Order: sequence, then C-alpha cells, then structure tokens
Amino acid sequence: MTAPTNHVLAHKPLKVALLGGGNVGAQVARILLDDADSLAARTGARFELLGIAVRNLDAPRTAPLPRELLTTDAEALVKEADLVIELLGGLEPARSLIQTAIAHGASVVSGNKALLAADGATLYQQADAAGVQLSYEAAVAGAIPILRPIRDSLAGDQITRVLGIVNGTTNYILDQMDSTGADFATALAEAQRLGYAEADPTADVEGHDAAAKAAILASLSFHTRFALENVHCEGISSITAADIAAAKEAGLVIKLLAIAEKFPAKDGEEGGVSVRVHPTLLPREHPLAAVHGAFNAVFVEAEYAGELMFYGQGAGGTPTASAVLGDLVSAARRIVLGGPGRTETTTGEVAALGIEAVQTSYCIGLTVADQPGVLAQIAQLFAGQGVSIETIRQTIHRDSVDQEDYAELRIVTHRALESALAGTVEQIRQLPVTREITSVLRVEGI
Ligand SMILES: NC(=O)C1=CN([C@@H]2O[C@H](COP(=O)(O)OP(=O)(O)OC[C@H]3O[C@@H](n4cnc5c(N)ncnc54)[C@H](O)[C@@H]3O)[C@@H](O)[C@H]2O)C=CC1
Ligand SMILES: N[C@@H](CC=O)C(=O)O
Ligand code: NA
Repeated sequence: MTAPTNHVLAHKPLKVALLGGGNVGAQVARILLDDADSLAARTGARFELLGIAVRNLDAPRTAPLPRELLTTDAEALVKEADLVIELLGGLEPARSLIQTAIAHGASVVSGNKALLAADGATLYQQADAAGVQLSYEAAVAGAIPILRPIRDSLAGDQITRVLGIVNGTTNYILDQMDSTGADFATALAEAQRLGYAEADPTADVEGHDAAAKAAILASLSFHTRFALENVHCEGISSITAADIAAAKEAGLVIKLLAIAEKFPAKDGEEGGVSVRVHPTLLPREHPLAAVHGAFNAVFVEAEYAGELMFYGQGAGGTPTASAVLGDLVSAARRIVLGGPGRTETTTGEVAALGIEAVQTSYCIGLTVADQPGVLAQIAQLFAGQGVSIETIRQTIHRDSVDQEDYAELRIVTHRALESALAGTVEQIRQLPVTREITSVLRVEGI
C-alpha cells in the first residue's frame, strides 16, 4: 500500500456554529467531536466547533454535549463562523440567522424543509450572490442522498416523475397500524419518542412536512420554483383502523405518498407538473409497500436514466446527522478549494480483505445417497466448522442409470465465515455418501 499523501492539513481550521441541540443537532455535535480526525482528513481542514446555540442550557439531550460549548446567543455565534449548521426548525429565527450567516460570508447547511419550502429560492439567491453555499440534503428524506443526485447526477437528464414516501412519522404510524393493529395515538406517541416527529407533529400527520419536501423535490427535479401553495396536501389523520383492515383484506396497503409528476401538453391541453401528497393504496407487492417503519423511499423516473430508487432512513437524529455532515464536508471542501480541493481521499488506510474473510449466508446444492443418517453426518460437519444451518430442503430422485434413489439437498446457512464454509464444503465432498456438490452460492438480504 502506498503511503497516504494527504494527511497534511494546510488549510486553517474552519469555524463551525451549530444552531440547535435537539434530536439532530445533538448527534451532529457528537459526531463532529468524536470523528474530528477522519472528518479533517476527508475535508482538508479541521472543524472547530465554536459553539452550540440552544434555547435552554439545561434541557436533556440525546447525546452529552460539552457544557462550555452551549450558548443561548445564536446571533453572536453565527457572526464568528465559516460554516453554520441550522437545526432549529421553524421559520424564525432560523431564516434571520441564515441570512446573517450569509451576510457574514459563511456557508450554511440546514435540515429545515419548512423554511426551505417557504423561502428556499430567496435564500439560495442570497447565498449565490454572496458567493457562499446553502446545502440542505437532510431536509428531504433524512439520510437518503436524494437532493444531490437530482441536482448533480441527473443534471443532464429530464426527470418525468418523482414518487416517494418522504415522511418517516406517518409511514411509522401507518405501518404500526397495519402490522400490529396499534391505534393512531399510540403509534404517534412512539414516533415522537423515537425522535422522528416534528416539534409539532401536526406537520407530519396532516402531510405538511411531506408537502414541504414535495415542493423541494419538485423544484429541483423540474428546475422550476414550486411553492407550498402549489402542493395539494392531504394527511393521514382521517385514516381509520377500519380503512387499514379493508385495504389489508384486498391485498393493499395505505401509504402517504408525495408525488411530483410531469404531464406533457396533449390534445390542446396545457402540460405541467402536478405536486401532491395524499394517502395512497398500493398493492402489497409494490416496492413501496415494503418500506416499513420510519424508512423512506423515493422513486425517480427520468427520460434517459429510467427508473431509480433511493431507500433508507428518512428520520431520526443520527441518520439525519449523516446527511448534515455530508453537506458540511462538501461545503468545507469548496472553501479549502483554493487549491485543487480534496474530493477523493485515501487516508482511511483500511486493509483490503480477501474473500475468505467475508461473512455472509450461503446456499449449497448437493446430491447424496438416500440412506439413513446422511443428514446427521452432514449437519455434524457444519457444526464442526461453526456454521449454523438455517434451512435444509430435501427432494428424492431416482437415478435413471443405476435405478438407485438419491437425495438432492439445498442447504441455506446463517451468516458464516467464508473460510469455515469452504472447509465444510470440502469435508462434505469427501464423504462416501456424497455424489456431487452442484452449487455453492452466497446469499444476501435474508
Ligand atoms: N428529527 C428528524 O428526524 C429530522 C429533522 N429534520 C429537521 O432538522 C431540524 C431539527 O430537527 P430536530 O433536531 O428533530 O428538532 P428538535 O426540536 O429536536 O431540536 C430543535 C432544537 O433547536 C432549539 N431551538 C429552537 N429554537 C431556538 C432558538 N430560537 N434559539 C436557540 N435554540 C432553539 C430547540 O430548543 C431544540 O433543542 C428541523 O428543521 C427538522 O425539520 C430533518 C430531517 C429529519
Ligand atoms: N418529521 C420528519 C423528520 C424528517 O424529515 C419525518 O417524520 O419524516
Ligand atoms: Na436526504
């Protein structure tokens, strides 16, 4: 392995102001402090966390924050910073603080979809005019990289439809009602406890949070400004247990979908883009029906790329912090970009593993003599190597040549070390009762 060449951090530390120490803010602070070295290596400059603006210095936090970093003076903090992370939520004072940051030449990272849906265009223009960046990947579908792919990766394509589950709280509630029969209020309380819900959960339940995200998605996808007023919005508060049960009986599931769809001009009718959020029935075999809990998924249909699907954790402090930090590193790299910038780094120094060190599940196909005790012998060899069997399927066949019965086995294992599996297979191959090992395949996702 060649020695890493980019450990030297030529750039001065970048001062970071964090606004908000709630579900997301506390996790961003924790990771900024815990992973300071690797973030510096990837960025080309260290992040110096100047302070964390909070409303109440003594409020309980989801991660312990150094007391000396907490302040109630958000404005003073912002004026000192090179980079400002806004995780307060709500329109004010978030908007004014972002504008102060921009006016002082700081780049801004925000997860505030309510503000971005309301004022994103203005704030973006202000940032552009000041030569700073405004990034907000966390604002739509939490941890899922969706805005940057739409804005950058698909910049050469024509998006025709975006369709997704973009609110974790409502997906959690509907999923709980569907799978455990939980009532609406209990499921909502649990979503709040898990840190998915907005400070005022009405924004989730009535679809306003999804509508804000739909407006942002539509604006980026169709290169046109869509305001919240352009989004048709229906929430899930009127969905009853009986609706869920009826859907289930019909092989359907109810999901709150955000849809931005282009309708081309046709038969003298003007074309346009429909942006809407509403509860939607889906067949249970539809890929979006398999999005459970607080997970989100966004389908993008584009003229040249075809169908793309983005899936992951759309809510929760730590997953959302991942998107915030991705934006932070990306914005910081551009500040460092006085030189060539650091977009690819090789400072991880992680060893490359051989296949023998892989752990996964396996499916082994083999044929053996149809005799008593054969399965026990094989099971013993697996156990001897510490490989645990998940299922064995046996089918009896008759050999057309010697007219002897033989058994075809398909054995699926739990996760096991490749070397242990290979050793087991070799031992089975040597057994006098084994006719043939027909296949050894690795299995993921079971
Ligand atoms: N929680 C989640 O799963 C996700 C949240 N977001 C967005 O991230 C932002 C933060 O969300 P959470 O951390 O969940 O909210 P939160 O309500 O847990 O935290 C907000 C924090 O900001 C503080 N704050 C509010 N106004 C303040 C002020 N004027 N001065 C000082 N501190 C103030 C509050 O005291 C609280 O500590 C919101 O815009 C939210 O929509 C985005 C994606 C996912
Ligand atoms: N309240 C939101 C948080 C993420 O944006 C949700 O439930 O999805
Ligand atoms: Na995202």
